[in-house]
Amino acid sequence: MNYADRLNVISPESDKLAPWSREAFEQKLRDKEKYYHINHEFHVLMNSGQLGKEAIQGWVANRFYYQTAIPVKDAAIMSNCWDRDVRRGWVQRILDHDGYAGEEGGIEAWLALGEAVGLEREDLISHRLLLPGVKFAIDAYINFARTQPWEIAASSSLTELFAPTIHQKRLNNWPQHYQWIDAKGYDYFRKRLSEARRDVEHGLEITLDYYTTRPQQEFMLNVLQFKLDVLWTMLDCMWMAYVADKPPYHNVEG
Ligand SMILES: O=C(O)c1cc(C(=O)O)c2c(n1)C(=O)C(=O)c1cc(C(=O)O)[nH]c1-2
Repeated sequence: MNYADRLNVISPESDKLAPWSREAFEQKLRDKEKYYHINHEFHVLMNSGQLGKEAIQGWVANRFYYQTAIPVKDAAIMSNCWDRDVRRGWVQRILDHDGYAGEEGGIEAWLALGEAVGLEREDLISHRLLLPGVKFAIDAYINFARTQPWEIAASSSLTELFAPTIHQKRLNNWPQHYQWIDAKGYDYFRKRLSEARRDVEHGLEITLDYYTTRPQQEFMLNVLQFKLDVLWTMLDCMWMAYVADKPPYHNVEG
């Protein structure tokens, strides 16, 4: 066994064990919440009003790469999927972010968040503030979606199980902590409350149908952990740059 491939690290006797019921399997997925990036120190500081303007701006600018990557990732999933009914549902995710006539979409809403925290649209679009480690983590997620069977890639979106809570907390806490942020910037978080719940319903249905044996179910827990690692690693990079004030090459002279 190649332990560098963490996806395949499952318990040795799992093929002799009965599969978890749908309910028990779903609960195992939900139990992963403790690893969600809501618990990362960067996020804890951000949500309790302890970050300065530069750190908030850094987070918004770095997360913009995630926002632009999500539709590319979803298009990669669809490019591997020959099931018309699934594509009809999944394509909505791309429209949510890219927008369509009459609905500007999530990327535009994130650009408005950028303006609300004092950044120019071009600061985000140029990715000039994007940290290399954040880019590496997000590119790993896109690459995962391109190379895995569509059901597995689809199931990796299920960190969204935990996303409505994180968006709601920002809506509750940021206006009081960061009064300098223009309230117009909060539309993105509001939009995601319902969109994430709908995504989760569809993603869960695919996941609970697809992973039916115990080894497959254990594999899926590793898939979810991979995605949690992507989100956590993004914040590790931002913590180094904006909290410890040690961005890449901070100690290199000239
Ligand atoms: O702000 C967040 O904490 C957060 C987390 C996640 C997530 O759990 O991946 C997503 C989002 N937001 C989000 O806005 C979003 O559109 C989204 C799509 C996906 C995905 O994996 O397909 N995750 C997330």
